Amino acid sequence: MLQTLQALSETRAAIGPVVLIVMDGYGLSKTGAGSAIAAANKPTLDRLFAEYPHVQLRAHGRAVGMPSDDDMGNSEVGHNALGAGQVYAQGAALVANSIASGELWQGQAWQEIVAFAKAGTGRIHFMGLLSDGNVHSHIDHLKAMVLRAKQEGIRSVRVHALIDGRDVPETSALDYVLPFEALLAELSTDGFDARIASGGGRQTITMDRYDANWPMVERGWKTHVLGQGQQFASAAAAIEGLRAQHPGVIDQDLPEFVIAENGRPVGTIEDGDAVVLFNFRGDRALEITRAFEEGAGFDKFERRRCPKVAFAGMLQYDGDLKLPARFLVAPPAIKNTSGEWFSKMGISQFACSETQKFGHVTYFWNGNRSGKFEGETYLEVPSDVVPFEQRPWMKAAEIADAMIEALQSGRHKLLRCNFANGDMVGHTGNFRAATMAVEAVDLALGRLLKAVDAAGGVALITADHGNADEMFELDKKTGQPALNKDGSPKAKTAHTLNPVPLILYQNIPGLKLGLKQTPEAGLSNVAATTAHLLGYEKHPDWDESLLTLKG
Ligand SMILES: O=C(O)[C@@H](CO)OP(=O)(O)O
Ligand SMILES: [Mn+2]
Ligand SMILES: [Mn+2]
Repeated sequence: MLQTLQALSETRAAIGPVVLIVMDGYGLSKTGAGSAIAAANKPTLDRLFAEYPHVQLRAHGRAVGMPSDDDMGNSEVGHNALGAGQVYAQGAALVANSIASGELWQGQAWQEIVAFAKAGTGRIHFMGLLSDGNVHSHIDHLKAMVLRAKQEGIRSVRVHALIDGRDVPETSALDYVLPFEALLAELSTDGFDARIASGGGRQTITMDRYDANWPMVERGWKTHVLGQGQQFASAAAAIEGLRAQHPGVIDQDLPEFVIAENGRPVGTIEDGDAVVLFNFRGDRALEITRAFEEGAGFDKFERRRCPKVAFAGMLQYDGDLKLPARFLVAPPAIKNTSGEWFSKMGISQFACSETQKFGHVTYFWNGNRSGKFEGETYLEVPSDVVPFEQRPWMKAAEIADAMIEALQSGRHKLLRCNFANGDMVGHTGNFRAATMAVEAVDLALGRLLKAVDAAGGVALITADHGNADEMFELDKKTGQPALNKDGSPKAKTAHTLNPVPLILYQNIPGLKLGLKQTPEAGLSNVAATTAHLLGYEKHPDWDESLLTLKG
Protein backbone atom coordinates (compact mmCIF):
# COMPACT_ATOMS: atom_id res chain seq x y z
CA MET A 1 0.00 0.00 0.00
CA LEU A 2 1.09 3.55 -0.59
CA GLN A 3 1.59 4.69 2.94
CA THR A 4 4.37 7.19 2.95
CA LEU A 5 4.27 10.66 1.55
CA GLN A 6 7.48 9.84 -0.20
CA ALA A 7 5.79 7.06 -2.11
CA LEU A 8 2.88 9.35 -2.85
CA SER A 9 5.03 12.11 -4.27
CA GLU A 10 6.79 9.52 -6.40
CA THR A 11 3.41 8.39 -7.69
CA ARG A 12 2.50 11.99 -8.38
CA ALA A 13 5.52 12.35 -10.64
CA ALA A 14 5.18 9.00 -12.36
CA ILE A 15 1.48 9.02 -13.28
CA GLY A 16 -0.22 11.31 -15.78
CA PRO A 17 -3.93 12.04 -15.72
CA VAL A 18 -6.26 9.72 -13.84
CA VAL A 19 -9.48 8.81 -15.65
CA LEU A 20 -12.50 7.42 -13.78
CA ILE A 21 -14.99 5.64 -15.99
CA VAL A 22 -18.42 4.64 -14.65
CA MET A 23 -20.24 2.11 -16.80
CA ASP A 24 -23.75 2.72 -15.49
CA GLY A 25 -25.66 -0.50 -14.87
CA TYR A 26 -22.71 -2.90 -15.41
CA GLY A 27 -22.82 -5.60 -12.74
CA LEU A 28 -20.95 -8.89 -12.42
CA SER A 29 -23.32 -11.80 -12.80
CA LYS A 30 -22.14 -15.04 -11.19
CA THR A 31 -23.59 -17.37 -13.80
CA GLY A 32 -24.17 -15.21 -16.87
CA ALA A 33 -27.83 -16.38 -16.95
CA GLY A 34 -29.93 -13.70 -18.63
CA SER A 35 -26.93 -11.38 -18.88
CA ALA A 36 -26.69 -9.05 -21.86
CA ILE A 37 -23.11 -8.43 -20.78
CA ALA A 38 -22.20 -12.11 -21.09
CA ALA A 39 -23.92 -12.21 -24.49
CA ALA A 40 -22.24 -9.08 -25.84
CA ASN A 41 -19.20 -9.00 -28.09
CA LYS A 42 -16.82 -6.88 -25.98
CA PRO A 43 -13.17 -7.43 -26.84
CA THR A 44 -11.88 -4.46 -24.85
CA LEU A 45 -13.64 -5.44 -21.65
CA ASP A 46 -12.61 -9.08 -22.11
CA ARG A 47 -9.00 -7.95 -22.44
CA LEU A 48 -9.26 -5.73 -19.37
CA PHE A 49 -10.54 -8.61 -17.23
CA ALA A 50 -7.91 -10.99 -18.65
CA GLU A 51 -4.87 -8.75 -18.37
CA TYR A 52 -5.34 -5.98 -15.79
CA PRO A 53 -5.79 -5.96 -12.02
CA HIS A 54 -9.44 -5.97 -11.03
CA VAL A 55 -11.55 -6.51 -7.93
CA GLN A 56 -15.25 -6.67 -7.10
CA LEU A 57 -17.00 -3.84 -5.30
CA ARG A 58 -20.22 -3.98 -3.33
CA ALA A 59 -22.74 -1.62 -4.85
CA HIS A 60 -26.00 -2.40 -3.09
CA GLY A 61 -27.61 -2.53 0.34
CA ARG A 62 -25.82 -1.24 3.39
CA ALA A 63 -22.56 -0.83 1.45
CA VAL A 64 -24.16 2.23 -0.18
CA GLY A 65 -26.31 3.41 2.77
CA MET A 66 -29.56 1.60 1.94
CA PRO A 67 -31.69 0.30 4.82
CA SER A 68 -30.98 -3.39 4.15
CA ASP A 69 -28.93 -5.73 1.99
CA ASP A 70 -32.13 -6.67 0.15
CA ASP A 71 -32.15 -3.17 -1.38
CA MET A 72 -30.58 -2.88 -4.81
CA GLY A 73 -28.19 -0.08 -5.57
CA ASN A 74 -29.05 2.89 -7.71
CA SER A 75 -27.34 5.81 -9.38
CA GLU A 76 -27.88 8.26 -6.56
CA VAL A 77 -26.44 6.18 -3.74
CA GLY A 78 -23.79 4.72 -6.06
CA HIS A 79 -22.47 8.04 -7.31
CA ASN A 80 -22.74 9.55 -3.83
CA ALA A 81 -20.48 6.77 -2.53
CA LEU A 82 -18.08 7.01 -5.46
CA GLY A 83 -17.82 10.79 -5.20
CA ALA A 84 -17.82 11.13 -1.42
CA GLY A 85 -15.60 8.17 -0.54
CA GLN A 86 -17.91 7.51 2.39
CA VAL A 87 -21.21 5.80 3.07
CA TYR A 88 -24.08 7.83 4.47
CA ALA A 89 -27.49 6.62 5.57
CA GLN A 90 -29.45 7.55 2.46
CA GLY A 91 -32.95 8.96 1.87
CA ALA A 92 -34.65 5.57 2.01
CA ALA A 93 -33.19 4.84 5.46
CA LEU A 94 -33.56 8.40 6.78
CA VAL A 95 -37.26 8.60 5.92
CA ALA A 96 -38.03 5.12 7.29
CA ASN A 97 -36.28 6.03 10.57
CA SER A 98 -37.99 9.40 10.82
CA ILE A 99 -41.40 7.76 10.43
CA ALA A 100 -40.56 4.94 12.85
CA SER A 101 -39.40 7.35 15.55
CA GLY A 102 -42.26 9.78 14.93
CA GLU A 103 -39.80 12.59 14.31
CA LEU A 104 -41.34 13.32 10.92
CA TRP A 105 -44.71 14.23 12.50
CA GLN A 106 -43.06 16.54 15.01
CA GLY A 107 -41.10 18.38 12.32
CA GLN A 108 -42.03 21.90 11.30
CA ALA A 109 -42.64 20.96 7.66
CA TRP A 110 -45.25 18.28 8.39
CA GLN A 111 -46.96 20.52 10.91
CA GLU A 112 -47.08 23.40 8.43
CA ILE A 113 -48.56 21.14 5.76
CA VAL A 114 -51.28 19.98 8.14
CA ALA A 115 -51.98 23.48 9.45
CA PHE A 116 -52.14 24.97 5.95
CA ALA A 117 -54.56 22.31 4.71
CA LYS A 118 -56.75 22.70 7.78
CA ALA A 119 -56.90 26.46 7.37
CA GLY A 120 -57.56 26.01 3.64
CA THR A 121 -59.55 23.32 1.89
CA GLY A 122 -58.84 20.49 4.31
CA ARG A 123 -57.10 18.51 1.55
CA ILE A 124 -53.56 17.13 1.22
CA HIS A 125 -52.25 15.77 -2.09
CA PHE A 126 -49.50 13.15 -2.05
CA MET A 127 -47.62 12.80 -5.31
CA GLY A 128 -44.90 10.27 -6.14
CA LEU A 129 -43.81 6.87 -7.32
CA LEU A 130 -46.20 4.16 -6.13
CA SER A 131 -44.03 1.11 -5.41
CA ASP A 132 -41.70 -0.40 -2.87
CA GLY A 133 -38.65 -0.02 -5.13
CA ASN A 134 -36.96 2.18 -2.49
CA VAL A 135 -34.95 3.97 -5.19
CA HIS A 136 -37.10 7.11 -5.41
CA SER A 137 -39.81 6.31 -2.88
CA HIS A 138 -41.48 3.64 -0.78
CA ILE A 139 -45.23 3.00 -0.62
CA ASP A 140 -44.96 2.37 3.15
CA HIS A 141 -43.93 6.02 3.64
CA LEU A 142 -47.04 7.09 1.73
CA LYS A 143 -49.32 4.80 3.74
CA ALA A 144 -47.91 6.13 7.00
CA MET A 145 -48.59 9.72 5.91
CA VAL A 146 -52.15 9.02 4.78
CA LEU A 147 -52.92 7.34 8.12
CA ARG A 148 -51.37 10.17 10.05
CA ALA A 149 -53.26 12.77 8.01
CA LYS A 150 -56.51 11.10 9.04
CA GLN A 151 -55.44 11.05 12.69
CA GLU A 152 -54.56 14.73 12.48
CA GLY A 153 -58.11 15.57 11.38
CA ILE A 154 -57.39 16.20 7.69
CA ARG A 155 -60.65 15.71 5.79
CA SER A 156 -59.47 14.71 2.37
CA VAL A 157 -56.44 13.07 0.74
CA ARG A 158 -55.71 12.77 -2.96
CA VAL A 159 -52.87 10.64 -4.31
CA HIS A 160 -51.18 11.28 -7.65
CA ALA A 161 -49.60 7.95 -8.45
CA LEU A 162 -46.65 7.56 -10.78
CA ILE A 163 -46.63 3.97 -11.99
CA ASP A 164 -43.25 2.24 -11.60
CA GLY A 165 -42.31 -1.02 -13.35
CA ARG A 166 -38.67 0.12 -13.46
CA ASP A 167 -37.54 -0.53 -9.89
CA VAL A 168 -40.04 -3.38 -9.52
CA PRO A 169 -41.29 -6.03 -12.01
CA GLU A 170 -42.24 -4.47 -15.33
CA THR A 171 -46.01 -5.06 -15.18
CA SER A 172 -46.57 -5.12 -11.41
CA ALA A 173 -48.70 -1.94 -11.17
CA LEU A 174 -51.83 -3.68 -9.95
CA ASP A 175 -49.91 -5.41 -7.13
CA TYR A 176 -49.56 -1.93 -5.63
CA VAL A 177 -52.65 -0.12 -6.91
CA LEU A 178 -55.31 -2.70 -5.98
CA PRO A 179 -54.42 -3.07 -2.28
CA PHE A 180 -53.69 0.64 -2.00
CA GLU A 181 -57.06 1.70 -3.41
CA ALA A 182 -58.68 -0.85 -1.08
CA LEU A 183 -56.81 0.67 1.87
CA LEU A 184 -57.90 4.20 0.91
CA ALA A 185 -61.51 3.02 0.64
CA GLU A 186 -61.28 1.35 4.05
CA LEU A 187 -59.87 4.55 5.59
CA SER A 188 -62.61 6.68 4.03
CA THR A 189 -64.91 6.73 7.06
CA ASP A 190 -65.84 9.28 9.71
CA GLY A 191 -65.85 12.18 7.26
CA PHE A 192 -62.40 11.30 5.88
CA ASP A 193 -62.15 10.70 2.18
CA ALA A 194 -59.06 9.40 0.38
CA ARG A 195 -58.60 8.41 -3.28
CA ILE A 196 -56.11 8.17 -6.06
CA ALA A 197 -56.82 11.17 -8.27
CA SER A 198 -54.44 10.86 -11.20
CA GLY A 199 -51.35 9.10 -12.45
CA GLY A 200 -49.36 7.71 -15.33
CA GLY A 201 -46.17 5.86 -16.20
CA ARG A 202 -43.06 7.34 -14.60
CA GLN A 203 -41.33 7.57 -17.98
CA THR A 204 -44.35 9.34 -19.50
CA ILE A 205 -45.14 12.10 -17.03
CA THR A 206 -43.67 14.16 -14.20
CA MET A 207 -40.43 12.30 -13.43
CA ASP A 208 -38.06 13.72 -16.05
CA ARG A 209 -34.55 14.55 -14.90
CA TYR A 210 -31.70 16.89 -15.76
CA ASP A 211 -33.89 19.03 -18.07
CA ALA A 212 -33.93 16.21 -20.61
CA ASN A 213 -37.63 16.39 -21.47
CA TRP A 214 -39.72 19.15 -19.87
CA PRO A 215 -42.82 18.25 -21.93
CA MET A 216 -43.00 15.16 -19.66
CA VAL A 217 -43.34 17.44 -16.65
CA GLU A 218 -45.86 19.59 -18.45
CA ARG A 219 -47.99 16.48 -19.09
CA GLY A 220 -47.68 15.68 -15.40
CA TRP A 221 -48.82 19.17 -14.41
CA LYS A 222 -51.84 18.96 -16.70
CA THR A 223 -52.71 15.57 -15.24
CA HIS A 224 -52.21 16.16 -11.53
CA VAL A 225 -52.94 19.87 -11.18
CA LEU A 226 -55.39 20.67 -13.97
CA GLY A 227 -57.06 17.25 -14.09
CA GLN A 228 -56.83 17.01 -17.88
CA GLY A 229 -56.57 13.60 -19.49
CA GLN A 230 -58.35 10.37 -20.21
CA GLN A 231 -60.84 9.68 -17.42
CA PHE A 232 -61.37 6.46 -15.50
CA ALA A 233 -63.37 5.50 -12.41
CA SER A 234 -60.34 4.25 -10.45
CA ALA A 235 -56.60 3.79 -10.87
CA ALA A 236 -57.05 0.04 -11.20
CA ALA A 237 -59.59 0.62 -13.99
CA ALA A 238 -57.16 3.06 -15.60
CA ILE A 239 -54.34 0.56 -15.65
CA GLU A 240 -56.51 -2.20 -17.04
CA GLY A 241 -58.06 0.14 -19.59
CA LEU A 242 -54.75 1.61 -20.73
CA ARG A 243 -53.16 -1.81 -21.03
CA ALA A 244 -56.05 -2.93 -23.23
CA GLN A 245 -55.69 0.20 -25.37
CA HIS A 246 -51.90 -0.14 -25.65
CA PRO A 247 -51.03 -3.83 -25.73
CA GLY A 248 -47.40 -4.57 -24.89
CA VAL A 249 -46.74 -1.19 -23.25
CA ILE A 250 -44.98 -1.77 -19.93
CA ASP A 251 -45.90 0.06 -16.73
CA GLN A 252 -43.26 2.77 -16.81
CA ASP A 253 -44.49 3.88 -20.27
CA LEU A 254 -48.26 3.86 -19.59
CA PRO A 255 -50.05 7.07 -20.63
CA GLU A 256 -51.44 9.48 -18.08
CA PHE A 257 -54.91 9.13 -16.54
CA VAL A 258 -57.33 11.15 -14.44
CA ILE A 259 -59.87 9.70 -12.00
CA ALA A 260 -63.28 11.31 -12.43
CA GLU A 261 -66.86 11.06 -11.24
CA ASN A 262 -69.67 12.21 -13.52
CA GLY A 263 -67.06 13.66 -15.84
CA ARG A 264 -65.41 15.74 -13.11
CA PRO A 265 -61.87 15.00 -11.94
CA VAL A 266 -61.90 14.01 -8.26
CA GLY A 267 -58.64 15.70 -7.28
CA THR A 268 -57.37 18.71 -9.19
CA ILE A 269 -54.97 20.83 -7.15
CA GLU A 270 -56.57 24.03 -5.93
CA ASP A 271 -55.80 27.14 -3.86
CA GLY A 272 -55.67 26.24 -0.18
CA ASP A 273 -54.60 22.59 -0.73
CA ALA A 274 -51.31 21.21 0.61
CA VAL A 275 -49.03 19.13 -1.63
CA VAL A 276 -46.40 16.60 -0.54
CA LEU A 277 -44.02 15.10 -3.10
CA PHE A 278 -43.20 11.84 -1.37
CA ASN A 279 -40.21 10.84 -3.53
CA PHE A 280 -37.02 11.13 -1.51
CA ARG A 281 -34.57 11.03 -4.42
CA GLY A 282 -33.89 14.35 -6.09
CA ASP A 283 -32.97 13.94 -9.76
CA ARG A 284 -36.46 13.11 -10.96
CA ALA A 285 -38.19 15.26 -8.33
CA LEU A 286 -36.52 18.60 -9.04
CA GLU A 287 -38.38 19.64 -12.17
CA ILE A 288 -41.92 19.17 -10.83
CA THR A 289 -40.74 20.85 -7.61
CA ARG A 290 -39.65 23.87 -9.63
CA ALA A 291 -43.03 23.96 -11.36
CA PHE A 292 -44.72 24.24 -7.95
CA GLU A 293 -42.23 26.59 -6.30
CA GLU A 294 -41.15 29.07 -8.94
CA GLY A 295 -42.95 32.34 -9.43
CA ALA A 296 -43.86 34.20 -12.60
CA GLY A 297 -40.32 33.78 -13.96
CA PHE A 298 -40.90 30.06 -14.56
CA ASP A 299 -40.46 29.53 -18.29
CA LYS A 300 -40.29 25.78 -18.83
CA PHE A 301 -43.92 25.46 -19.88
CA GLU A 302 -47.19 27.33 -19.61
CA ARG A 303 -48.70 26.26 -16.29
CA ARG A 304 -52.08 27.89 -17.05
CA ARG A 305 -53.08 27.86 -13.41
CA CYS A 306 -50.72 28.08 -10.40
CA PRO A 307 -52.64 27.09 -7.30
CA LYS A 308 -51.62 28.72 -4.02
CA VAL A 309 -50.57 25.66 -2.07
CA ALA A 310 -48.17 24.73 0.71
CA PHE A 311 -45.63 22.45 -0.95
CA ALA A 312 -43.20 20.05 0.73
CA GLY A 313 -40.73 17.53 -0.62
CA MET A 314 -39.91 14.38 1.28
CA LEU A 315 -36.28 15.60 1.33
CA GLN A 316 -34.52 18.70 0.16
CA TYR A 317 -33.45 17.62 -3.31
CA ASP A 318 -30.77 20.20 -4.03
CA GLY A 319 -28.68 21.66 -1.22
CA ASP A 320 -27.27 24.49 -3.36
CA LEU A 321 -30.52 25.62 -4.93
CA LYS A 322 -32.40 24.96 -1.65
CA LEU A 323 -35.12 23.11 -3.51
CA PRO A 324 -37.68 22.64 -2.20
CA ALA A 325 -37.73 25.21 0.57
CA ARG A 326 -39.91 23.00 2.76
CA PHE A 327 -39.01 19.33 3.30
CA LEU A 328 -40.13 16.64 5.72
CA VAL A 329 -36.79 14.92 6.39
CA ALA A 330 -33.30 16.42 6.34
CA PRO A 331 -31.18 14.90 3.55
CA PRO A 332 -27.89 13.15 4.32
CA ALA A 333 -25.33 15.87 5.12
CA ILE A 334 -22.70 14.67 2.64
CA LYS A 335 -19.43 16.42 3.46
CA ASN A 336 -15.84 16.32 2.29
CA THR A 337 -16.54 14.89 -1.12
CA SER A 338 -13.68 14.04 -3.44
CA GLY A 339 -14.66 16.87 -5.79
CA GLU A 340 -14.14 19.34 -2.96
CA TRP A 341 -11.00 17.70 -1.58
CA PHE A 342 -9.26 17.49 -4.95
CA SER A 343 -10.32 21.05 -5.69
CA LYS A 344 -8.57 22.14 -2.46
CA MET A 345 -5.46 20.30 -3.69
CA GLY A 346 -5.56 22.47 -6.80
CA ILE A 347 -6.35 19.53 -9.07
CA SER A 348 -8.17 20.43 -12.27
CA GLN A 349 -11.17 18.10 -12.73
CA PHE A 350 -13.24 17.34 -15.81
CA ALA A 351 -16.66 15.64 -15.64
CA CYS A 352 -18.65 14.45 -18.64
CA SER A 353 -21.73 12.45 -19.47
CA GLU A 354 -24.82 12.67 -21.62
CA THR A 355 -27.93 14.41 -20.29
CA GLN A 356 -29.52 11.29 -18.78
CA LYS A 357 -26.52 10.78 -16.48
CA PHE A 358 -24.99 14.25 -16.46
CA GLY A 359 -26.14 15.07 -12.95
CA HIS A 360 -24.83 11.72 -11.79
CA VAL A 361 -21.18 12.74 -12.38
CA THR A 362 -21.75 16.31 -11.17
CA TYR A 363 -24.66 16.72 -8.73
CA PHE A 364 -24.74 13.23 -7.18
CA TRP A 365 -20.94 13.02 -7.34
CA ASN A 366 -20.65 16.18 -5.27
CA GLY A 367 -23.16 15.10 -2.61
CA ASN A 368 -26.40 16.36 -4.25
CA ARG A 369 -25.08 19.86 -4.88
CA SER A 370 -25.54 21.53 -8.22
CA GLY A 371 -22.73 24.07 -7.75
CA LYS A 372 -19.19 23.45 -8.97
CA PHE A 373 -15.99 23.39 -6.96
CA GLU A 374 -13.12 25.53 -8.16
CA GLY A 375 -11.17 23.89 -10.96
CA GLU A 376 -14.06 21.70 -12.11
CA THR A 377 -15.12 21.73 -15.77
CA TYR A 378 -18.36 20.06 -16.81
CA LEU A 379 -19.41 18.92 -20.27
CA GLU A 380 -22.91 17.65 -21.06
CA VAL A 381 -23.57 15.77 -24.28
CA PRO A 382 -27.31 16.18 -25.07
CA SER A 383 -29.11 12.82 -24.90
CA ASP A 384 -31.54 11.66 -27.55
CA VAL A 385 -35.18 11.98 -26.50
CA VAL A 386 -36.30 8.55 -27.76
CA PRO A 387 -36.97 5.16 -26.21
CA PHE A 388 -33.41 3.96 -25.73
CA GLU A 389 -34.01 0.48 -27.13
CA GLN A 390 -34.22 2.33 -30.46
CA ARG A 391 -30.75 3.94 -29.99
CA PRO A 392 -28.82 1.61 -27.66
CA TRP A 393 -25.51 3.23 -28.58
CA MET A 394 -26.83 6.43 -27.03
CA LYS A 395 -24.01 9.02 -26.81
CA ALA A 396 -21.15 6.67 -25.92
CA ALA A 397 -19.13 7.74 -28.96
CA GLU A 398 -19.63 11.45 -28.28
CA ILE A 399 -18.68 11.03 -24.61
CA ALA A 400 -15.51 9.22 -25.68
CA ASP A 401 -14.78 12.06 -28.15
CA ALA A 402 -15.17 14.66 -25.42
CA MET A 403 -13.04 12.70 -22.95
CA ILE A 404 -10.30 12.15 -25.53
CA GLU A 405 -10.27 15.84 -26.38
CA ALA A 406 -10.13 16.78 -22.71
CA LEU A 407 -7.25 14.33 -22.17
CA GLN A 408 -5.37 15.67 -25.16
CA SER A 409 -5.79 19.25 -23.97
CA GLY A 410 -3.51 18.38 -21.06
CA ARG A 411 -5.56 20.70 -18.85
CA HIS A 412 -6.97 18.17 -16.41
CA LYS A 413 -5.32 15.88 -13.92
CA LEU A 414 -8.53 14.03 -13.03
CA LEU A 415 -11.28 13.20 -15.48
CA ARG A 416 -14.52 11.32 -14.89
CA CYS A 417 -17.34 10.16 -17.13
CA ASN A 418 -20.43 7.99 -17.10
CA PHE A 419 -21.55 5.77 -19.96
CA ALA A 420 -25.32 5.49 -19.54
CA ASN A 421 -25.96 2.60 -21.94
CA GLY A 422 -25.95 -0.53 -19.74
CA ASP A 423 -28.43 1.10 -17.38
CA MET A 424 -30.75 3.10 -19.61
CA VAL A 425 -31.08 0.33 -22.17
CA GLY A 426 -31.15 -2.28 -19.40
CA HIS A 427 -34.26 -0.55 -18.01
CA THR A 428 -36.14 -1.12 -21.28
CA GLY A 429 -36.10 -4.88 -20.71
CA ASN A 430 -34.96 -5.39 -24.33
CA PHE A 431 -32.20 -8.02 -24.28
CA ARG A 432 -30.99 -7.51 -27.85
CA ALA A 433 -30.74 -3.75 -27.41
CA ALA A 434 -28.90 -4.23 -24.12
CA THR A 435 -26.20 -6.34 -25.76
CA MET A 436 -25.72 -3.53 -28.29
CA ALA A 437 -25.55 -1.05 -25.41
CA VAL A 438 -22.70 -2.98 -23.84
CA GLU A 439 -20.97 -3.24 -27.22
CA ALA A 440 -21.22 0.52 -27.72
CA VAL A 441 -19.55 1.09 -24.34
CA ASP A 442 -16.85 -1.44 -25.19
CA LEU A 443 -16.09 0.33 -28.46
CA ALA A 444 -15.91 3.74 -26.77
CA LEU A 445 -13.77 2.35 -23.98
CA GLY A 446 -11.26 0.95 -26.48
CA ARG A 447 -10.78 4.41 -28.01
CA LEU A 448 -10.65 6.19 -24.71
CA LEU A 449 -8.04 3.85 -23.22
CA LYS A 450 -5.71 4.50 -26.16
CA ALA A 451 -5.86 8.19 -25.30
CA VAL A 452 -5.14 7.34 -21.65
CA ASP A 453 -1.99 5.52 -22.75
CA ALA A 454 -0.94 8.38 -25.01
CA ALA A 455 -1.23 10.77 -22.05
CA GLY A 456 0.77 8.44 -19.78
CA GLY A 457 -2.27 8.12 -17.56
CA VAL A 458 -4.21 5.57 -15.56
CA ALA A 459 -7.86 4.60 -15.80
CA LEU A 460 -10.13 3.16 -13.13
CA ILE A 461 -13.11 1.47 -14.73
CA THR A 462 -16.11 0.73 -12.54
CA ALA A 463 -19.90 0.90 -12.34
CA ASP A 464 -22.50 2.25 -9.93
CA HIS A 465 -24.75 -0.86 -9.77
CA GLY A 466 -25.88 -3.71 -11.97
CA ASN A 467 -28.62 -3.76 -14.58
CA ALA A 468 -27.67 -5.20 -18.01
CA ASP A 469 -26.16 -8.18 -16.16
CA GLU A 470 -29.69 -9.56 -15.53
CA MET A 471 -32.17 -8.81 -18.26
CA PHE A 472 -34.54 -11.59 -17.18
CA GLU A 473 -36.10 -12.35 -13.82
CA LEU A 474 -34.21 -15.36 -12.50
CA ASP A 475 -35.95 -18.29 -10.91
CA LYS A 476 -34.88 -18.33 -7.25
CA LYS A 477 -34.39 -22.10 -7.16
CA THR A 478 -32.73 -22.82 -10.49
CA GLY A 479 -31.00 -19.48 -11.13
CA GLN A 480 -32.24 -19.73 -14.71
CA PRO A 481 -34.55 -17.19 -16.43
CA ALA A 482 -38.16 -17.37 -15.18
CA LEU A 483 -40.66 -17.93 -17.99
CA ASN A 484 -43.94 -16.30 -19.02
CA LYS A 485 -46.95 -18.48 -19.76
CA ASP A 486 -46.02 -18.49 -23.46
CA GLY A 487 -42.54 -19.82 -22.64
CA SER A 488 -40.68 -16.57 -23.30
CA PRO A 489 -38.31 -15.33 -20.57
CA LYS A 490 -39.70 -12.75 -18.15
CA ALA A 491 -38.04 -9.41 -18.88
CA LYS A 492 -36.45 -7.62 -15.94
CA THR A 493 -36.15 -3.84 -16.02
CA ALA A 494 -34.75 -3.15 -12.55
CA HIS A 495 -31.22 -2.86 -11.19
CA THR A 496 -29.53 -5.96 -9.79
CA LEU A 497 -27.90 -6.85 -6.49
CA ASN A 498 -24.66 -7.95 -8.14
CA PRO A 499 -21.27 -6.46 -7.31
CA VAL A 500 -19.52 -4.27 -9.86
CA PRO A 501 -15.95 -4.35 -11.17
CA LEU A 502 -13.09 -2.02 -10.41
CA ILE A 503 -10.41 -2.40 -13.06
CA LEU A 504 -7.05 -0.65 -12.92
CA TYR A 505 -5.72 0.09 -16.38
CA GLN A 506 -2.28 1.51 -17.07
CA ASN A 507 0.69 0.77 -19.29
CA ILE A 508 3.22 3.21 -17.86
CA PRO A 509 6.66 1.70 -18.40
CA GLY A 510 8.21 0.35 -15.20
CA LEU A 511 5.15 1.03 -13.04
CA LYS A 512 3.54 -1.95 -11.35
CA LEU A 513 0.29 -1.27 -9.54
CA GLY A 514 -2.38 -3.58 -8.23
CA LEU A 515 -5.70 -3.59 -6.41
CA LYS A 516 -6.49 -5.54 -3.30
CA GLN A 517 -9.72 -7.39 -2.80
CA THR A 518 -11.00 -6.85 0.72
CA PRO A 519 -14.19 -8.53 1.96
CA GLU A 520 -15.84 -5.16 2.50
CA ALA A 521 -14.58 -3.45 -0.68
CA GLY A 522 -17.28 -1.18 -2.07
CA LEU A 523 -17.90 1.91 -4.15
CA SER A 524 -16.79 4.13 -1.28
CA ASN A 525 -13.21 2.84 -1.65
CA VAL A 526 -12.79 4.39 -5.08
CA ALA A 527 -12.18 7.99 -3.94
CA ALA A 528 -9.18 7.05 -1.76
CA THR A 529 -7.85 4.78 -4.51
CA THR A 530 -8.04 7.76 -6.86
CA ALA A 531 -6.29 10.01 -4.35
CA HIS A 532 -3.42 7.57 -4.10
CA LEU A 533 -3.14 7.30 -7.88
CA LEU A 534 -2.99 11.07 -8.02
CA GLY A 535 -0.25 10.99 -5.39
CA TYR A 536 -2.20 12.57 -2.53
CA GLU A 537 -3.41 11.41 0.85
CA LYS A 538 -7.07 10.59 1.06
CA HIS A 539 -9.37 12.72 3.19
CA PRO A 540 -9.45 11.22 6.70
CA ASP A 541 -13.21 10.65 6.44
CA TRP A 542 -12.92 8.40 3.40
CA ASP A 543 -12.85 4.63 3.28
CA GLU A 544 -9.51 3.02 2.48
CA SER A 545 -7.65 2.96 -0.80
CA LEU A 546 -7.46 -0.41 -2.56
CA LEU A 547 -4.25 0.45 -4.43
CA THR A 548 -1.18 -1.74 -3.99
CA LEU A 549 2.36 -1.23 -5.21
CA LYS A 550 3.80 -4.37 -6.72
CA GLY A 551 7.51 -4.95 -6.26
O1 LIG B 1 -33.99 5.74 -13.87
C1 LIG B 1 -33.92 5.92 -12.63
O2 LIG B 1 -34.41 6.91 -12.07
C2 LIG B 1 -33.24 4.90 -11.76
C3 LIG B 1 -34.16 3.75 -11.54
O3 LIG B 1 -35.27 4.16 -10.79
O4 LIG B 1 -32.05 4.47 -12.36
P1 LIG B 1 -30.64 5.10 -11.93
O5 LIG B 1 -30.54 4.93 -10.44
O6 LIG B 1 -29.61 4.25 -12.65
O7 LIG B 1 -30.62 6.51 -12.37
MN1 LIG C 1 -27.03 4.08 -12.43
MN1 LIG D 1 -30.93 2.83 -13.55
